[in-house]
This record gives sequence, C-alpha cells and structure tokens, in this order.
Amino acid sequence: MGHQLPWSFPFKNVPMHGAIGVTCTGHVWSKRSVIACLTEETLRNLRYRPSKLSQHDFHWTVRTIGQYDPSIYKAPKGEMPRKRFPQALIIGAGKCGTRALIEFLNMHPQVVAAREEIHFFDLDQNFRRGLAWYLQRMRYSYSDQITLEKTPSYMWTKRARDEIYKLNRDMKLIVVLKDPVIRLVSQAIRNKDKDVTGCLLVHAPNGTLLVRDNIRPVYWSIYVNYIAKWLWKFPITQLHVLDSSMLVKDPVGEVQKIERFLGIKPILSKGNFHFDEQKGFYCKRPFYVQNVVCLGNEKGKPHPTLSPEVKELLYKFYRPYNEKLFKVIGTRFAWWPSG
Ligand SMILES: Nc1ncnc2c1ncn2[C@@H]1O[C@H](COP(=O)(O)OS(=O)(=O)O)[C@@H](OP(=O)(O)O)[C@H]1O
Repeated sequence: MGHQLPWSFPFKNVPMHGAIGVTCTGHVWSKRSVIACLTEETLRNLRYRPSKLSQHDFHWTVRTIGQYDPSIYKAPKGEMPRKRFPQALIIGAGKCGTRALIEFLNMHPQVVAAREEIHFFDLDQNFRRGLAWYLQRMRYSYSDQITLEKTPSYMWTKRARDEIYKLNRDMKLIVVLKDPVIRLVSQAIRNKDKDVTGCLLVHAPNGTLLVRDNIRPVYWSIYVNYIAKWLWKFPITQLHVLDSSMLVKDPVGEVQKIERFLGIKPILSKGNFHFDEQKGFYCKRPFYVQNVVCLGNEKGKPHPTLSPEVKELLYKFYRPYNEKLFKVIGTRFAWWPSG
C-alpha cells in the first residue's frame, strides 16, 4: 500500500527486517519481520504532524512481511483497514473446542479473529460499556475479510440472542457442540468439582439415582433448549453447527465446510494442520510459519472414567434432547457411549 514512514523505525527492542507499510492483512505474530499497521487517523497525523507521532499511535498488529502470497490474499486496492463489528460469531458451546476452532479459522487470510473472548453480550459490566467499546476490541480488517469473535457462553444467554439480532440480523452463527455427557464432564473438571460423578447425580427420595438437571454443567448440555431459541430469531441458513469430535478427527474437513458457510475462498488445507502425537490433537500450521502451534495444556485434559451405571444414566437422560436437536438442525451426530 505504499505509505512509508518519514523516519527510521522508532521502536527499540523490536528487531526490524523490512519496510513498514499499511498492510494489515496477516494473522501471525512474528518477532523477526514486522509491519506496523497504521490507522487512518494516524496517517492523517503522519501527513500533518509527523513529529507528534508516538509508539502509541500505532495499531500494534505486527505481521510477518509477505505472510500471504498475493495469489492467496491481496487487500482490496486503495482501501484502508478499519475496525468492524463481527459478521460471524462462534457462540458456543463452552468446552466444545471453540478455541481450537477460532485458531484454525484465523489462519484463513479472510478471517480476522478477535484475540480474546470479549464477553460483551453476556456480561453486564462489558455490555454497559456500549457498542463502541465492543468495536474497539476488534482487529483491523478490509471489506473482503470477516471479523470473527468467539465467546462460548453467548449460546446460553438471552441477551446475546436479542442484542446480536439487533446489531446484525445477517450475523453468521457458528456452534460447535460435543457429546453432552463429555461436555458436562469437561465443565465439571474445569469447575474443579472434585467428585464429578457425585456432583452430577442425586438420590431421589425413593432411593433411585437421578441426574441433577438443575445445575449448569447438566442443563447447559441440553443444547436444543438454546439452539431452538436462536432459531426463533435467525434462519437456519445462518447457523452452522458442527460436532467437536469431527473437529478433533478431521479439522480440515470441518474448516472447509465453514469456508463455504462464510462464503470465503477455499484456502485452508491439510498443510495447515499437523497431528501432535503427544497431545493427541491437531495443531495449526499457519501460512509461512515453520512452527506448529498447539493449544495450551489446559485444553485436552484427561477426563475421569465414569462408572457404567452413571454413564448409562447420563446418556439416557440426554437421548431425547439430542433427538430433538438433530431434528431442529437437520443433522445427526454420533453421540453414544464408547468403551
Ligand atoms: N485441536 C485441539 N486441541 C486441543 N483441544 C481441542 C482441540 N480440538 C478440540 N479440543 C477440545 O477443546 C476443549 C476445550 O473447549 P473450548 O476451547 O471451547 O473451552 S472453553 O469453553 O473456551 O474454555 C477441550 O476439552 P477438554 O478435553 O475437556 O480439555 C478439548 O477436548
């Protein structure tokens, strides 16, 4: 994009190999080669008051130079990147692989993913800060890129449904779901419930064992109760539901379906994924980066083994809800006990 700074690279401790330009299209942080993205406002300053510029004027998206071959992605000619509200959201569900999914999608040059979970629509203290605050949390993008945010608890939140609809009724919604029994165990472990089995089950007065359906890990796994409500507002064509176990087994196939759903170029392929034997999961291999990047150790922790009796009870509990869900979304997932 040709805008050159009128002085040498001013920042200490950042090794500099290459030019600074207004090219804000990459997705990979690199310590070796940098491109600092400038906002339009900064560029105005640059023309009129260059000496007033400081390090803080930079939108610090540091990119590997030449990260995308022009045959893979070229920013629209003459356009400046700007912050945009998401056009797509990963709304859930927590513990179902939402982090892996957004990391994988973020390798696509047309996907510009927010770096963190913003929790704008679900948390009062964030929602009160207003839409301008939400917008500021987004990264810079071009008009042919899709800004993507993930907050896995949006799926369970009424305000998220209402406010996302108000913000953009064309919003594309991505939901990754997991076998509900595995998800609830994952959540119970995360909540540090020591006795996972004990916390999920309760004895009825007559002595029979029942699933405690009044606790979050349990009722948040009744997906149909939430998905059906999203579909009161959004048409099914705007909802893409995938099964976490398929994301684990075949991430390429799953991200390629999402490329089609989002209407972006089919770019991600086998070469972007590497199976890490030790972790037992696929990790990402972004374009032009030698290293494979895996999720942290907090993801993919071993789960406790449930007793056959408890397992059966839980699967029996979820079966009718799963059946309803499959009808609503028009797809079946293989959610039955293994082992
Ligand atoms: N590729 C890859 N690498 C690592 N982990 C993977 C991957 N794909 C899916 N998973 C599963 O993601 C589970 C965590 O889900 P989330 O990222 O949605 O959790 S969170 O709600 O954001 O805390 C995590 O759940 P646990 O196994 O309970 O840790 C993993 O099973």
